[in-house]
Amino acid sequence: MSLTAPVWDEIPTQCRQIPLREPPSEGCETHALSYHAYKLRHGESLFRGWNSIWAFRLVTWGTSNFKFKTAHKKPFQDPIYSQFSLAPWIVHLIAMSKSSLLPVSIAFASALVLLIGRFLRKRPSFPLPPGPKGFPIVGNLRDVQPGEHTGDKRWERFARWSRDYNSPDAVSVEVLGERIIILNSKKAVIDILEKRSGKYADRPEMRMANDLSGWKWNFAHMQHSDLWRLHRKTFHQHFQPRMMPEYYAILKAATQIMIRKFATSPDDFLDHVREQAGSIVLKIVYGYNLQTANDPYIQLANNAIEALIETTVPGTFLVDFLPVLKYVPSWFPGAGFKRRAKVWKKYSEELRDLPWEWLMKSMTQGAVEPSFVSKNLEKLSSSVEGEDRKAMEEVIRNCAGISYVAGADTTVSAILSFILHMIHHPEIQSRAQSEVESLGRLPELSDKGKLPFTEAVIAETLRCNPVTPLALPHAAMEDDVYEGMWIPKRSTIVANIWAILHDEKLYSDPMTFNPDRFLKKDGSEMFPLHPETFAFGFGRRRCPGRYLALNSIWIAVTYILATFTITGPEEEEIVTYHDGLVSHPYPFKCRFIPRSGLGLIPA
Ligand code: HEM
Repeated sequence: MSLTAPVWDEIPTQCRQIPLREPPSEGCETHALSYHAYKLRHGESLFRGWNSIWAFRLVTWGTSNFKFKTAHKKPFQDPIYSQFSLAPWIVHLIAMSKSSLLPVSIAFASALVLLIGRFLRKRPSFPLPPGPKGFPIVGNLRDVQPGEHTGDKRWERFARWSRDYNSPDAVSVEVLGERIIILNSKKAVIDILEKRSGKYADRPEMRMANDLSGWKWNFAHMQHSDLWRLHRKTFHQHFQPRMMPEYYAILKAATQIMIRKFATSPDDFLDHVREQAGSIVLKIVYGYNLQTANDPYIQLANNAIEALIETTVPGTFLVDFLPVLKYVPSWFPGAGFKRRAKVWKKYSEELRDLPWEWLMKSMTQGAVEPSFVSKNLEKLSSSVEGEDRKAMEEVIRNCAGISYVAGADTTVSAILSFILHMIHHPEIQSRAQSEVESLGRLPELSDKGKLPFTEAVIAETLRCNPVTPLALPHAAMEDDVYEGMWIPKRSTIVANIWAILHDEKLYSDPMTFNPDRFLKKDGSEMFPLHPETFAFGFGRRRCPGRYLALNSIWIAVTYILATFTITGPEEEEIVTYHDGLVSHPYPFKCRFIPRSGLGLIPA
């Protein structure tokens, strides 16, 4: 078919009625299609005129096909209708082959085909978990947007749906044909993610995080596979409970530095908490000692973490539901996500590569302290060579990079929440201070278990403000049925940790900060479940860094209590929390008034 401009006047009158609503009538196809192709090639917008009409026709054709198939149990074979529905669309694409809109056009066409496919999927007779009704095509896109846009946090909204739809265990929504199932009860997470963990150990594809923002190497995002298992095993060997005593000295040293900095520059306390968490992991993983006040490696984690927080909770980025959007050029209006992803990708690569390169260089100079990386490299005996060695080195490098970023922000959030609760509950602070003081010296990690009230304060902090309120999403590896509700294969499964830790059947008066709930008052009373049971996720993907995290938090909390009284600023501040993977409080002010110091702060 020629794509030169047909002269309008030369097109027979009956063919000028370009088939905006009907297929071209007999004899007019060439005129109609070539004229339209010509117009497109000369820059007519994809979303205007013909294209959108043919896009619409494509959808209606898909729907008719589906209806026909359902009614007659055989494929829809109206040659004229299907031929004329698809042919012009293909011509459009060819016509645009020299146009810069081609990728957009392909993305749009594939999106439509994908959507139709998703809507035509067969459904078994079980109902899906209930949930809010969505809009056509986009479904519940708006319902899963972060709270910053809608005024409430996602975990609170999701918990409310369980009440609204009278389904305490699970609710669900659909976004652009993708199913998200939210588990809101202890029963559901245990039954599904723990007892059936083999079926739910996968992750959703996380296109924004992995494909665009460069986090593919992060094993927390990997699909359930041998490669993931190898990463997890390598990681676990160095972060299991029996390894913890080896790190006690590192934890203590980093926390002492933080305490001294609280005394000398209290206004920068947020930075000091970040430095404590970052320096612990850098030392354990790479044997690296912080060099300067604003160490560049701490900055690496700060840069990289934003991407992880923003991209891993389902609902934040459309591309997670419509993968073809990956191909939209970054200059295209509305493609801001591509521009952000480009910056995040650079940060993710720097985080993984720069400390590693520093260590490799130091090793050649023979000046390294033992660390996760150096010990693992030593273990790779000289018999592992060539490609195998390269692959194993990559696993070690990935595990090191992820422990650094996973460990940095999470413990920071818990320590900051503790500080906030102490500001608001001075009587609880003073009870915990007396308990710590009763040791008569600075606490040691071997004192764990000897400070029941202080440990109850930590537990209540993790309960009231779970660090990762929606955990990391899992994915269903096969179709399943739970309590008469259908869970389709590849659904994203979100465990609402916040909802469980605020369930009044488990924790009475759940919105009140009350550490006493974790203290046994008499022999008959049962403890409520420790928040640790839920706060670190579930099943085969449960957080493997939790022992280190709990030790870091314990030492930071007990040292702070031993050394300072924390108070708020004179004018009361309302502090809000971020709605992302890690929910940390937004910056706030506080004052550290030195107490006995137990030798930590120089007189
Ligand atoms: C208070 C601190 C922390 C909290 C609340 C926390 C929470 C979580 C949660 C909820 C998950 C997802 C579990 C699931 O999918 O069900 C997770 C995964 C993970 N965490 Fe943590 N974490 C913390 C600290 C740490 C630390 C210090 C490290 C490393 C040193 C770490 C390393 C990891 C890794 C590697 C994964 C991925 C596991 C996998 O997918 O197999 N975390 N964490």
